[in-house]
Amino acid sequence: MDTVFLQGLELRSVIGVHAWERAFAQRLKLDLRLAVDTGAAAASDDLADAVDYAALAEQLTQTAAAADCQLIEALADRLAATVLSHAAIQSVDLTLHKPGALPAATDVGVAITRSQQEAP
Ligand SMILES: Nc1nc2c(c(=O)[nH]1)N=C([C@H](O)[C@@H](O)CO)CN2
Repeated sequence: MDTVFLQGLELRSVIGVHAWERAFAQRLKLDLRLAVDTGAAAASDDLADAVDYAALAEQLTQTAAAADCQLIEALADRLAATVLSHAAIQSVDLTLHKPGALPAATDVGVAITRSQQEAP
């Protein structure tokens, strides 16, 4: 099994547990490692045989923009579900960063792993 990765995708979403966080979209960063078989794409050199990471990035941007979660854990899970809607992706390691959430910290976030076997 091979890995397609996407690093530092900027997303915007209404997210946070405090009332003041509900009034505007915050900037988040997303890192993905996708477990896929790249053999067919390598052989055909045809995007139709690949997981199109550009199209996936747009879907994830829309998922985040439409969400209004309180916790980063909840948004991370929704984003993973969007990734796993692509049957060719066997599993995903997903890290969601919420920069600036804690002024005393350089970064905060959550890292999750989800696979097709778990997907409902
Ligand atoms: N485990 C979590 N802890 C906290 C979260 C979160 O999403 N998951 N969020 C907050 C606040 O929204 C913070 O990011 C902004 O003040 C605090 N703790």
